[in-house]
Amino acid sequence: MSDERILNIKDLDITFSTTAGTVHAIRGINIDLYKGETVAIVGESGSGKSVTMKAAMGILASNAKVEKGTIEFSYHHADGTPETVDILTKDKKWIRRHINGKRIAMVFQDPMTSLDPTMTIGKQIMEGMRWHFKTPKKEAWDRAVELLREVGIEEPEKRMKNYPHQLSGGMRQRVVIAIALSCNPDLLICDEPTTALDVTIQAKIIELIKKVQKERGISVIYITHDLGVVAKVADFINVMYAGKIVERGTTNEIFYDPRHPYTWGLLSSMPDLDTDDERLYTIPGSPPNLLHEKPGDAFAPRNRYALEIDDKLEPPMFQITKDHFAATWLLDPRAPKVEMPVELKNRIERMKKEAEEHGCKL
Ligand SMILES: Nc1ncnc2c1ncn2[C@@H]1O[C@H](COP(=O)(O)OP(=O)(O)OP(=O)(O)O)[C@@H](O)[C@H]1O
Repeated sequence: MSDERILNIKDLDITFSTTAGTVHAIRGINIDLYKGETVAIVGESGSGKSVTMKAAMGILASNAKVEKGTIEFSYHHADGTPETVDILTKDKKWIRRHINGKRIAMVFQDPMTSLDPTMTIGKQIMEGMRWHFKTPKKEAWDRAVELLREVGIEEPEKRMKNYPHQLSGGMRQRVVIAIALSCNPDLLICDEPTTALDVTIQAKIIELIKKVQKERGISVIYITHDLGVVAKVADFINVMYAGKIVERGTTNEIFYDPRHPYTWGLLSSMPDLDTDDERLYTIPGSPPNLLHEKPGDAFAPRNRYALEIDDKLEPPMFQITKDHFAATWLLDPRAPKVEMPVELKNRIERMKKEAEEHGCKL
């Protein structure tokens, strides 16, 4: 992988002021992303995945306050000069002109909400090129047709004149990807890009993102609650819980050697061929209310392996390998030795065996 860092989120802390009080949504996040890399942010609903990415795109809600931290984004000007900016110091107008849609593009969960139902597909793909680069109409049209072809849409010339409702869900998501790619971004942020689609289409969209990423050498961030979605595409996984990254590592480390009980829960609740949906594990309880901060580890009340100290003190990030870290007191040398649940251990053994048989990493 390249040594050119394009995104560096450091010590990010965000609160929201609400009528009920202050919601401490993001609590000290650190994320690095290098050119060409794919990083996933995984966690349950409310863990802070979207807020983190919205901060990176300068589109936080107006009641948000960045308490601490920097989000450095590095890119090159058209003449090749390198530039690094802290997104958090720029205003919305500047970000819209220089970053959003141009250097960082986003693919959202539901294509129906990100597409304009009253505008043809063609016009929507051309819009960014026209606005950011003043591309002449004919040239933008030709590039839009090319983009539709690149994302696997047949008869692209004809489709240019279609409206979103004339396409299937999978096709619409391909169009959204074409729009995202239209200004040649350096970074693509995919927020649950396949949740609204059925399983076979999901796999195709993920394959498509992987293909364009490889061809164009761009970096991708996936935000998802489903570890399964990113197993085959992510280089690194960040597991988030209650506004913090509680485990991070290479995809192999997270899948084959998970250390945080929350990651154990996420992996156990992933459907696979040997479990039927009705018997699928779910993590007991629900995420904490971020309005009321409690001392200790936020996951403790749901953690059957919680230690006494978990109620008092937040665990630090313990380092396991060069890339692998987890914030659980179970990794403290003084902690009793606790193994992951035996069902999960068996499952990991099965995954490893299957991967070996297919000669792939997962
Ligand atoms: N504008 C806002 N005002 C108050 N609280 C907010 C606001 N936006 C987000 N939050 C809170 O911040 C926390 C993190 O939300 P976020 O949307 O990032 O979670 P998520 O992990 O992306 O969840 P999902 O998978 O449901 O999108 C949640 O507790 C949410 O309620």
